[in-house]
Amino acid sequence: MLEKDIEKVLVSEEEIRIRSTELGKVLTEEYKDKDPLVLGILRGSVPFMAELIKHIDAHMEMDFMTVSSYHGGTKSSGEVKLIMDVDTAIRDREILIVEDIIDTGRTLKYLKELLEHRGAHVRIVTLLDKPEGRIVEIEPDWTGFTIPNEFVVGFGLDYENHYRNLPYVGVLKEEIYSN
Ligand SMILES: O=P(O)(O)OC[C@H]1O[C@H](OP(=O)(O)OP(=O)(O)O)[C@H](O)[C@@H]1O
Ligand SMILES: Nc1nc2[nH]cnc2c(=O)[nH]1
Repeated sequence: MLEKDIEKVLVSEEEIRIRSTELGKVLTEEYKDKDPLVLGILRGSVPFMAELIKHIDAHMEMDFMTVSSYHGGTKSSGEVKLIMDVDTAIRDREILIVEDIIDTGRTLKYLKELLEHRGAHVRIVTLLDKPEGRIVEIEPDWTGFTIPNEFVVGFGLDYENHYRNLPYVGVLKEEIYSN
């Protein structure tokens, strides 16, 4: 039913599963003695977070923050809004931010600066990186897949708050935007 709206699959369910397992192994090594706070950025990071943490074999805590700048559409508003703050003490804490995508970079730059200002040590893992979309300077520490400059949906990523439940990452048909 959702599939008929998809022009092409960019990253399949299996590719995501395999890559998340690989990243989980790397992150296990990196964080095994650090008891990190693994911080998912709502709402888009939920499926990736769920997949990734199964493969991190180390003590960790988990928390979430909600920020928004796309307001459901395909263009960044340019302003990142903090909607729900983290609930855990973060001074001197190792934080691993888990994101679904870095595009303009505004969301992650905002978050990294905010958390570092509060005294945390912050690193970033993202499922997708779209380097051609970058407007501000920020790079992830670990990336699942580098993708071309197209608006994507699925595996957490939305168009008008829908399509997040697609099990893969794909490009929507043009007619969906123009309706
Ligand atoms: O690099 P940027 O251009 O800032 O884009 C990346 C952000 O855009 C999306 O969030 P959105 O504001 O759509 O909120 P959502 O997670 O609720 O979909 C995505 O989840 C990232 O957080
Ligand atoms: N759904 C979706 N959200 C984004 N936020 C930044 N880039 C994208 C994108 O390509 N798709």
